[in-house]
Amino acid sequence: MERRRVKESARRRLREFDVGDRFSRLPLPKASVLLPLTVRAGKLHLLLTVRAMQLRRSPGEVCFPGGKREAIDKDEIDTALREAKEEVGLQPEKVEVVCRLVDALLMNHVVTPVVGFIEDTFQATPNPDEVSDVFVVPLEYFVKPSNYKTLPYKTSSGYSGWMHCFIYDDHERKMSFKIWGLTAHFAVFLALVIFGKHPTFKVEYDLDNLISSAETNFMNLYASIYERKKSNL
Ligand SMILES: CCCC(=O)SCCNC(=O)CCNC(=O)[C@H](O)C(C)(C)COP(=O)(O)OP(=O)(O)OC[C@H]1O[C@@H](n2cnc3c(N)ncnc32)[C@H](O)[C@@H]1OP(=O)(O)O
Ligand SMILES: [Mg+2]
Repeated sequence: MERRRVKESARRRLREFDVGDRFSRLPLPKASVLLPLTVRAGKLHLLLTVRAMQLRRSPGEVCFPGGKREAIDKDEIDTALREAKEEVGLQPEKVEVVCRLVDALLMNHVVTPVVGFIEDTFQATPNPDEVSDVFVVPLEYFVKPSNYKTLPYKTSSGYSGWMHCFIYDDHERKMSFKIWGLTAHFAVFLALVIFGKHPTFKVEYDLDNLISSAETNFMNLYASIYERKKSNL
């Protein structure tokens, strides 16, 4: 019963923030990630992966299941579900897709976060070519962390900013995970959407106008990169 209530309240909040295909036609290569929500001990948790060390990009980093769009994908949701199946053995029909949140930019790709509920009993089967580990984190950790810092960054095109960095100690498994950059950005936004409360650290949004400020941030970043690309042609 509690489980149903937790999911229903999250579902309602998420639907208010669904951007649908609003950003689908931006002329950049596409990638998608799945933000898989599951209820454990009455609380929402997010499932995350650790990238295999032999991958060319971001080896060993914490990431959501996801990847680049392929010609067979009909939309961003298809990409996220196909990649989640390839990487952690999640069957697409076992995911209740709820919404797409505001995109982000990474490595010249527009990355779409697709949010979906997965079964609470889901047992991942990581594909060792791409994923070395899978773990879950309580969603609340991304608004009330016990180990958090900000990290500065600068892209090769000269854009500079800062990013969130969480260290999550999984006491059961006696392991620590560093969750930062794009992955942390999506996890924080998801937690803000669902809990609707102020986090214990500074964020880049106007919390009274979360959706419009997230869209403005994205479009400003997109314009700064895309205008630069056009002027280099
Ligand atoms: C300014 C902020 C900077 C940051 O945020 S970095 C900080 C922390 N890191 C992060 O947050 C991770 C962010 N990255 C991502 O989420 C993902 O890279 C992103 C953008 C969704 C793209 O997804 P990827 O997983 O890189 O793409 P993908 O899954 O399509 O492919 C990954 C590589 O795997 C390869 N691959 C695919 N299927 C395979 C197979 N069956 N066997 C072996 N290799 C396979 C595929 O070719 C790709 O390799 P490559 O990258 O093209 O060299
Ligand atoms: Mg991937």
